[in-house]
Amino acid sequence: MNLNELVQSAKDYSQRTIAVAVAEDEEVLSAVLEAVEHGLGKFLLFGDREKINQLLREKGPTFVKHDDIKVIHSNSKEKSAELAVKAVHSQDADILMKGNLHSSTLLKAVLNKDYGLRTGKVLSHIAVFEVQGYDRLIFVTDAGMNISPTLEQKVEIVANAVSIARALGVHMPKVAPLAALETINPSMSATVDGAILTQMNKRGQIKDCIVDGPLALDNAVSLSAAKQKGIESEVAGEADILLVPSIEVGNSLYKSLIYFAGAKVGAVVAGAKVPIVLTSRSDSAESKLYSLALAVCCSKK
Ligand SMILES: CCCC(=O)SCCNC(=O)CCNC(=O)[C@H](O)C(C)(C)COP(=O)(O)OP(=O)(O)OC[C@H]1O[C@@H](n2cnc3c(N)ncnc32)[C@H](O)[C@@H]1OP(=O)(O)O
Repeated sequence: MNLNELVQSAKDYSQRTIAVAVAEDEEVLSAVLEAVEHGLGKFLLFGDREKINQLLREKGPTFVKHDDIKVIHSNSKEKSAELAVKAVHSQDADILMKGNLHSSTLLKAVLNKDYGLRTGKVLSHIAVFEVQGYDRLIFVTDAGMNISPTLEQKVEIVANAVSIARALGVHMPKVAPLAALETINPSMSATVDGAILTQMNKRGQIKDCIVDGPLALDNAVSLSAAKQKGIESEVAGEADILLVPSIEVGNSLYKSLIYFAGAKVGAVVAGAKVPIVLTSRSDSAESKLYSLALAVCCSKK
């Protein structure tokens, strides 16, 4: 499957309602309108009503009074995030989407104890990339939420990524815990965690996937690099999921794939009551549309 096919398959799902926090943004609204045209869902747009309507008018007068679009005014980005999260909490919406605000502002509302979207699980960010020359979609986690995950959190981050990969038809995803090298160096915690996760997988403590690590990025995605280093592994050269040790590694990998490799991306946060579309504010309308399609395909209704 590629990301355009993902948009096509999202059309087969029943219509979802998507609550967008701080919708006053050109790229966000372009993605929303494309999603409406593809029949992917109905939208509750939270934010500055005047700015949203102005942007909608510029895109086409029919969108201002479109049946599938409702604008709800709020005076600040924080309030907009709160109202969008509350709309999901009260089941008026099935998916939450980040608009023109910092990820941390939205995520703090998501984690709010009274009206947030916690489930008791770790919430984590999963980005799905289509990279030219790589024979499969590649999932990178966590580039956007967990700053420096512990081993226990990594176990849950892997489980979230596996559930997304399986929803996209990858039934036994291959997981590479990334590090700077493929052997254990006790001074590098990413190598130690990678080895423990591998053993936990072998003992059935991490299910529905094959984990093998630590692996450096070259060995995870290139069979010839792995052969060159004499690495025998079911995952080497064929990784579906790249588990990164920190948000800095993940975020840099995410942005390198886009800016240096021209990759296409869709991204969500999983582990909450509903999928949360969480892309970078600088990401294109196209990647926001892919993220919406991903959220639709992963949401339950
Ligand atoms: C990749 C493309 C998109 C981007 O570029 S995103 C840009 C980079 N990302 C970011 O800036 C967000 C990075 N993360 C953060 O800022 C913070 O971790 C985040 C998510 C806002 C949470 O911060 P705080 O509210 O300060 O969290 P805290 O550690 O004090 O914990 C408060 C309560 O929330 C819980 N919590 C925090 N992270 C969680 C998680 N991942 N899953 C489940 N629960 C989580 C935490 O356990 C705590 O709970 P309790 O109050 O003790 O019950």
